[in-house]
Formats: sequence, C-alpha cells, structure tokens
Amino acid sequence: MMMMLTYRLIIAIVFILFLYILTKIFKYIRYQYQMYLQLKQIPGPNSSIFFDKDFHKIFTSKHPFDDIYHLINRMSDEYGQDGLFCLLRIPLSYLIVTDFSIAQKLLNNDDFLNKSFEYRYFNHFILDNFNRRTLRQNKRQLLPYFRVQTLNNFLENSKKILKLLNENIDNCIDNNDGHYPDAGQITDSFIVDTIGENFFNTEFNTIRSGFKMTDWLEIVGEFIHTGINFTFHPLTYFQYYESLLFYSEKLSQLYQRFEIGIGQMITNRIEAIINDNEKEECKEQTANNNETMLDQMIRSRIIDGNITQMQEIRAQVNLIFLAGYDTTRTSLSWCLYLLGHHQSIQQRLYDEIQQFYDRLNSNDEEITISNMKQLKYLDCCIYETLRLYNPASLIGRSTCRSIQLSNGWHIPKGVNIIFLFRRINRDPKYFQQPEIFNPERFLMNNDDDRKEITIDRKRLAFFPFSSGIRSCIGKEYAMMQMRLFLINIIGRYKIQSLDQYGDAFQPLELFHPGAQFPIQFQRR
Ligand code: HEM
Repeated sequence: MMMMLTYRLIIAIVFILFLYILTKIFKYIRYQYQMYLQLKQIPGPNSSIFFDKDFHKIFTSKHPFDDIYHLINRMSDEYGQDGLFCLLRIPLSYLIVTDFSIAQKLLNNDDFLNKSFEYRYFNHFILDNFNRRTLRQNKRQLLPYFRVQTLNNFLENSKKILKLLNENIDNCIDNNDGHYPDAGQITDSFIVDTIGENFFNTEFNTIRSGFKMTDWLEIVGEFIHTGINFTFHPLTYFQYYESLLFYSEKLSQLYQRFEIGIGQMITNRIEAIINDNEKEECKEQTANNNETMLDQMIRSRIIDGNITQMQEIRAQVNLIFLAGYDTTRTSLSWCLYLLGHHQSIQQRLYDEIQQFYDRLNSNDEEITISNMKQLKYLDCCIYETLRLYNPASLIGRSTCRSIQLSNGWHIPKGVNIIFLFRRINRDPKYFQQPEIFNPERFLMNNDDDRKEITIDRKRLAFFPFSSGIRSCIGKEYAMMQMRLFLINIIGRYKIQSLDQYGDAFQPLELFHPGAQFPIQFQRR
C-alpha cells in the first residue's frame, strides 16, 4: 500500500514538473511570437536568418560570431535600405539598425540603457545585472578615474613605458636578422603594461621581457574571443544545451585561469596597502588622487584591517580588461597596418608630428593631454581607422519600454536591437568611397591654405565609441593612449606593412592571440 502511494506521488510530481516545463516553454514561445508579430508591423522588409542558405554552417563553425556577423551584414545589403529591418533568428526576433541617424536617435534615448541578451555571459563577469541602479553605481565609481587630473598621471606613466618600448624596437632594428616585432605584439605589450601601471599599480613587464606576456594575460584575449563566439552560438539560446558545448567548457577553463591571475594581482595590492597602512607615517593617509583605480578601491574598502566587497573590486578590474584592452590594441594595430600601407598618408602625419615637436622645442614645452589635441591630422588617422575597423563591429541593446519613432514606427518593449556599426561606418550616404582609407575626409573644406586644419565634427557620422548613456567611458583615455603611441612611433620610425589583410581579417580574428601583423621598422 505504502509502495503504491509512493509511486503515485512520484508520478504526480513528475507530471506536475512536466506540466510546469511545458507551460514555461509555451509562454516563452508565445512571448517571442507576439514580439515577432509586433515587429512585423514595422514597415520595411522582414528577413529570417533561419531560412538563409548558410545558416546551418553556423552550428558546426569554429567562429560562429564571425559567420553570423557576415550573414547579418550580407542581409543588411539586401534589406537595410530603410535603415532598419526586422530579423527573425529563432527563437528571438531582432531589429537591425543600419543607418547613422536612426542609430543616433535610439542610442541617445535613455530607454536604451539595457544591453541585449548577447551580453549575458559577460554580465556575470562584470556584475552588470541589467539593473539601472547597479549600473549607475558602477559607472559613478569608475568615472572619476577618467577625469583630466588622473589622465595627467596616466600620461606620465605611459611616457615611461614608451621609452622602454623604443629601446626594445631599437634593439630589434640593430640586431636585424630580417625579423621585426609584430605590430600586434607591440601594441599588445604597450596597452597591457600601461593598463597595469595606470589602473592597477602593477608592473606586467611585457615590454621588458621582450614583448612576452605572462600566461594569464594572454588568456584575456582568448577569453574575450571565446566568450563572443559562445554568445552568438545558435544553441546557446537554449540554456540547457550550453553545458554540452565545447565553448562552455573552454570558457569556464579560461575564466578560471584569468580569475586566478586577477585574484593574485588584487591580493598583492591588498597586502601592500595593508602593510602601508600599518606603518606609522601612513596612518593618516586617506584616498589619494594620485593613486590608481585599484588602490583607491581597495583603500576605501578596508575596514579594521580586512577587505570588504571583494566581488565588486574584481568586477571593476574585469571590466577594465574586458573593455579597455582588446579595443585599444586592435585599433592601434589596424592603424599601424593602414599607415604602413599608405606611405603618403604616413608622410603627411610624420610632417605634422615634426612641426608639433618643433613647436614644443621652441616653447620649451612637454607633450601634454591638451597640446596633443593640436594634431588634427593624427586624430583624422585615428578616426578613419576606427571607422573602417572599429573593434566594436556591432553592439546590442534591448528596449526598457515601448518606443515611438518620429516616423511613426513603434518598437515594443523588450526588443533586442543590433546596431550594425560596421555597416553604419561605411555608409556611402555619409562617406564617399567608404572602403578607402582616407583620413582627410574628416577635414573641414578649407579654401584658404594658410588656415589651420580643423576637423568637421558633422563628418564624424559614425560611432567610434558608441553614443548615449552606455557609451564608452574610457574614450578620453583611449584617445590619449592612441595619440601618444602614434606620435612616438610615427615620429621615430618609418613603418612598412609586410602583409595585406584588409577585410579578410575581420571581425574577430584580430582578437585571437595568434593574429599577426608583420611590420618593418626603420629609424627616421
Ligand atoms: C579604441 C578604443 C576603444 C573603443 C573603440 C571603445 C569602444 C566602446 C564601445 C563601442 C562601447 C559600447 C559597447 C556596448 O554598448 O556594447 C564601449 C563601452 C565601454 N568602454 Fe570602451 N572603447 C575603447 C577603449 C576603452 C578603454 C581604454 C576603456 C577603459 C580603460 C574603456 C571602457 C569602457 C567601459 C567601462 C564601457 C562600458 C560602458 C557601459 O557599459 O556603460 N573603453 N567602448
């Protein structure tokens, strides 16, 4: 009798569970279908990635992000004429934005605060849990580290690191046996070492050790690469499949190794600060503006000799690596690559840098954050690189509430929107011969040759650092790093790119640690 009852109970529980799962699946499909119906009402073409002839390839691809990205780009050629089209990518529906002015309106709208579904793995890593309050707190914490005063400290550190870099490149030239350091290695080491000193008061010493990174730092690039591919894998929509995927296993292994490295670095800083605090002369010391981000965070969280909120500190460190490392180094690599293939543009930039140095010497001045901005042609070269090869080739948002566009189109709440920066940045409506590297396109039309050259802001009709409330907070820092690096390299060396990649090398391959950009350096 008891046995019978137990069996019945088990069967009842299994049945209820089954019903529960079924209802969940049904609700999910109904929600997505209703969303699709609403999106379908938006005038303009509707496409479906599911029926595309190349869709099946993505399941077995080693680079699903690259494949989906190329597929969406191809679709946008077909459907993107209105600047916006609906894409059914079972089980989700998307709006794909391909026009600059529509993207600008949407991104600058406060309701575009939320990142889309695709960011979910990284959100865990940086504690960005889609919550307005947490997000604002996170940003408020980080913003002071990007103000002018801090940037001035950054500049001094970065100059010191550049000196080392020059010595290393000079050594390579002097011992020339036909091998030069790869552009990727140079930009990698420069960015990693400056991030270490500027944000974490930690010497990573990659330049000093002949451009070799420690194990866990190399993993940062691979982690980002794997994470992005995983994020875009079609099967990862169904969460239970995730653990079966190769990427999931790989991602968690990389994550653990990365976490160990980060954890060790933070522990070292905590120990150093606690030791400092114990010393008599440091007892009165409060958070100091010259301290790095990590040290300030640690100091403000030490209570009675113990550290609190460790998870938050880790998340902010992760965010700086995730957002600040690959972006700047790939942009700089592309810039060297492009300048190395366009000698006349490189010469014009060199002339501008020489005039700049002459001015500094005659006024007995040093390079500063503000005087670097006088080099307008340099900025044009950076913008043009970011336009052609923006490391953020697309970004995703989801709407916090329904939105009515000025042309009457209605976008419902909860829609995933992909902003296809790569296409927006190369729109022939805004850029003549968009595929060509032409920094001069941003200059003001100026008939009078004697006038100083100026950048026409209206011509910057693209999003190097995104736009609106969730745009890049490291923009000024990144610009400072890139200006300083290029003034130094182009001012000292004539460079020649030895390989031709162009669009074949897009979009994620550069993020891959194995990517190579051979460049020949010659002293000026
Ligand atoms: C050339 C260099 C860089 C480019 C092109 C770039 C571009 C971008 C873009 C497009 C976004 C928006 C991403 C999205 O919405 O999905 C972003 C966000 C962000 N960037 Fe950058 N970035 C660069 C360098 C940096 C650096 C050096 C740092 C910090 C050291 C940084 C910190 C951030 C942070 C914290 C966010 C997230 C903001 C948020 O979620 O609200 N970035 N960046």
